[in-house]
Amino acid sequence: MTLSPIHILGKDGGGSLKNTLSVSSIHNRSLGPDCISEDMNNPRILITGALGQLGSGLAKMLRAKFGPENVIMSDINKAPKHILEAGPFVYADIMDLKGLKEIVVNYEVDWLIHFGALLSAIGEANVPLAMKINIEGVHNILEVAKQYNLKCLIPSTIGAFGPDSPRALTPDLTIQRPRTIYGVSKVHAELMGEYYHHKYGLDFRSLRYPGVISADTKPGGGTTDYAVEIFHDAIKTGKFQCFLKPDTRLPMMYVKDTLRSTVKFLRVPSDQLTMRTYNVTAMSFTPAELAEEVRKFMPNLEVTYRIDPVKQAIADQWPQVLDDSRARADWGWQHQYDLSTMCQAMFAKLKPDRVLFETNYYRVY
Ligand SMILES: NC(=O)c1ccc[n+]([C@@H]2O[C@H](COP(=O)([O-])OP(=O)(O)OC[C@H]3O[C@@H](n4cnc5c(N)ncnc54)[C@H](O)[C@@H]3O)[C@@H](O)[C@H]2O)c1
Ligand SMILES: C[C@@H](O)[C@H](N)C(=O)O
Repeated sequence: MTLSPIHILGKDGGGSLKNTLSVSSIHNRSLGPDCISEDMNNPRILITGALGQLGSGLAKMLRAKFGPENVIMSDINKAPKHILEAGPFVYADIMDLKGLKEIVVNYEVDWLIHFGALLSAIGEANVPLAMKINIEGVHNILEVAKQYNLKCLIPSTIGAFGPDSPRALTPDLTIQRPRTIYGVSKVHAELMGEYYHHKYGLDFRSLRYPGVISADTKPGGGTTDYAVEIFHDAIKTGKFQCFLKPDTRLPMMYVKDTLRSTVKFLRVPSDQLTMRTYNVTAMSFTPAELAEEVRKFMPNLEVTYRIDPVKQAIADQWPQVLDDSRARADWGWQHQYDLSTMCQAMFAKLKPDRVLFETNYYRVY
């Protein structure tokens, strides 16, 4: 049988040899010399919504483990050159069930990591679209995963809790009555995934992430975005206007921890999991506490507060501190970054001249 090449690079229409992956080469699941061999299942992995805040970092981590050609990034947006050059990238709209099936079949996908979503603030601004993407889209993902027997990860969020949930040390199993479309859609995803697990044996997994802080990729319209914006604004202008009140405490995580938790969770044998949806977290802080930490690197940072009522109302319904003890007990989750080391890591990436590494501590010039 002759197998036609799948052109990965679309931008210049060229599809150079470097960026062209033939189906036959995809079928050859050899790992590069630096890759750890996962003999049990050297999986081929599809990531939807991979151009968002979390996707490219996860692809990088998974490619280091399983080989670049075994991790297929996808999105509805055009990918920048460095993404196209790093490994397979394809167009995939999660609303297109047939298109998803084609990718899964053509690339022999084993794991489906579903990152395509609308986040909390942007979801409130466009409820019909959020329902489409976060609810109908999830139905497509679960159907494909069931039909092709894929391991399927759909992340959830602290936004899956609501005003009736305990806010201090929110446990995995508690009241969940969120009042945002984002939260409602995430509870729906958790329950649908667990239903498919119990009814059809689908290996569904979900992690409830807190707000994620990253330097490389910007957040996509969430309530916790302020904790990323502060670094960019501080470096660019020396000023930061925060859309949440100074004492709004929320659970947070540095992106490296988020990605590590995801990879670790995906690799846990199914029978070791006592639940299908776990809380994971690393730290909790308020805007005032974050500003104080950022000032250790930029002492003259000016912070003002101009409250966004929609985002503040969302934050006021979310957990302040998440209890992730079950993830720690069941599959050994441990975070590495706290508020201080997260700030060091952010400045080291965004403005290395602000941090001087000297035998284990950082200092401001
Ligand atoms: N970033 C966080 O702080 C955070 C926290 C908790 C949970 N999560 C969850 O993690 C997942 C990934 O989040 P993220 O921060 O990378 O999101 P993001 O908003 O940065 O990226 C989402 C991506 O989905 C894509 N997308 C939108 N519509 C699509 C469609 N129809 N088909 C395919 N792709 C589409 C977008 O182009 C975008 O690249 C989401 O499920 C999110 O709810 C994120
Ligand atoms: C918390 C999380 O789901 C996302 N960062 C949001 O604020 O919407």
